[in-house]
Amino acid sequence: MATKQFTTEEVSKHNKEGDLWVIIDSKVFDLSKFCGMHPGGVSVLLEESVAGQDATEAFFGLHRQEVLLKPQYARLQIGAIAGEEPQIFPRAVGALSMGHRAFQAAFRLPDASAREEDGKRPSQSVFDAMARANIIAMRLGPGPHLKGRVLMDGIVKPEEEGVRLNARGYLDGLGGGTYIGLPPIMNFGQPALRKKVLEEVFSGKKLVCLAITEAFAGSDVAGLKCFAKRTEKGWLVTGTKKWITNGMTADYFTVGCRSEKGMVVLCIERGPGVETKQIKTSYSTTAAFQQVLVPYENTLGEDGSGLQVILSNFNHERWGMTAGSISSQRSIVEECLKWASQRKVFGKPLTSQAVIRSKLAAMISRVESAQAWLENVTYQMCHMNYKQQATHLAGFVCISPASGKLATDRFQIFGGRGITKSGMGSAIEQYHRTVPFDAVLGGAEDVLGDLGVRQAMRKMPRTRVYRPLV
Ligand code: HEM
Repeated sequence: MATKQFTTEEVSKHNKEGDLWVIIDSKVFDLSKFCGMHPGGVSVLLEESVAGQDATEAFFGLHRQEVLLKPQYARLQIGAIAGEEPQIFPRAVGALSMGHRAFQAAFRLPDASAREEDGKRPSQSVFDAMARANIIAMRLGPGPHLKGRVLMDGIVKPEEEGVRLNARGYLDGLGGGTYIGLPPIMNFGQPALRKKVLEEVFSGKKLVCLAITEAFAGSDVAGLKCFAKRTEKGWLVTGTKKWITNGMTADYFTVGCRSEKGMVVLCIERGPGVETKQIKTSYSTTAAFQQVLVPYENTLGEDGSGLQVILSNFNHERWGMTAGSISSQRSIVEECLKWASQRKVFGKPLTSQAVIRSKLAAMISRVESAQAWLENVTYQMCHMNYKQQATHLAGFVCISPASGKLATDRFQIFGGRGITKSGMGSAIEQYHRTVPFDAVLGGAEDVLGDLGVRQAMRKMPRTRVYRPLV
C-alpha cells in the first residue's frame, strides 16, 4: 500500500492534545492517542517546537533509533512528507560484509530481552535455529566436530559476535555452559558417551555445563572438596557446586571432583541425586549441585589426572571469555559513537567537544589494541594443537585484556543515561553492571595474570646474565 503523502502545512494543523502529529525523519506520526502513554511524558510532545512540527532532531537526541522499528510504535506512522526521503536508516544486514552481518542478525534475537529479565531458559526454537545453522558446533572452535557441517548456510567463518546482544545472562543461557563444559567430554570422554552427548548437544536438544567452582574453591581448583568415592556400582559423588553457568538448565554436568587418587572429572547426567537451585546473581541464574551415583563409563580422562583435564580447558575457555568481553567493549564504543554524534548539548553535537573526542580516541585505542591481541592469539590457536597451545600460549592467554577496566569513559559520554536501565543508555547500564565479572570468569584476572607472567619467567634463558646497556 502506498504511503499517504502530506505537506508540512497540513501536519502543523495537528498541534494540540487529542490531535497531535509530528514529523520524524520525513515520516508523519499521529500521537493523539499515544501521547498519554508516552514514557517521556505528555508535556514534551506539546511543546511548540514539537507539536505539529518536524521533531527529528529532538527525537534522535533522546531515543534509540530502534524505538521506531518496534511494531507498537511503527504503527503510529500515518504517512510521509511529500517529496522528502528518510535520511536515517537502521544498520542494514549485508551492508558491510554479508556473512558477518547475517551472523550478527542471527544472534540478535527478540527472545533476548525477555529472558534476560526473567532469567528463564531461552526458547527451544532458538536452540533449534542455532542447531540448524550449526552455531552450537561452531562455538567449540575449529576441529573434527565440524567435519561435514555447513556453517551458517556457508556464509561465514566462525567469529565471536554473540555478546553484541547486550544481554549477557541470555547469551550465557544460549550455551555458555556448553562452550566450556563440552570440550572435556569431546576430548576425554569414552567414544559411546562422546557420540551420544555430542549428537544431543549439536542438535540443540541438550545443554552441558562445567561444574568446577565451589563455595570453598574457585581459581584454586586444587582445593575442591566435592568428593567422588569408588563403589561397586560406580562413583558416588557428594558435594556442592556454585556459580555454575547454565547449572539450572543443563542436562549434563562436567564435574571436577576430589578422589582418593587426587582429582577426577566426571560427566554427570541430570537424574536422581542431582539437585539444582537458583541463586540470584547480578546478571544471570546459577545453580547448586548435590549428591549422585555416576557410572564409571562417564569418567573423563584418568582418575588422578582430573587437574590436567580441567586445565586443558582453560586456554579456549579464557579465549572465549576474552572474545566475549572485547566484543561487548566494541559494542559499547559503538554505542558511545552513535550517542555522541546524535546528542546535542549547548546547541552542538557532543562530538564537537574536543574532550569527548579525546575520550572516544582513548576508548577506541584501548579496545582496538585488545582486538588486535585477540586476532593474533586466535590465529596462533588455529594453527596449534591442544598440546602446543598449552606449551606456547597458556601464559599469553592468561594475560588477556578481558578486564572491564577498558572503556570506563563511557559514563562521561552518557551522563545519567549510563545508569538508566531503559532507553538510550540501556546497553551502557547493562555493560556497567556486568563488566566486573569479566575479571573473574574462568579464573580471577590477577591469578591468571600471575600465572602468565610465571610461565614467561620459566621460559627466560637461564644461561645469559642480564647486563645493562651503557
Ligand atoms: C513516534 C514518536 C515517539 C515515540 C514512539 C516515543 C517513544 C518513547 C519511548 C519508548 C521512550 C522511553 C525511552 C526509550 O525507549 O528510548 C521515550 C522517552 C522520551 N521521549 Fe519519546 N517518543 C516519541 C516522540 C518523542 C518526541 C517527539 C519527543 C520530543 C522531545 C520525545 C521526548 C521524550 C523524552 C524527553 C523521553 C525521556 C528520555 C530520557 O530521559 O532518556 N519523544 N519516548
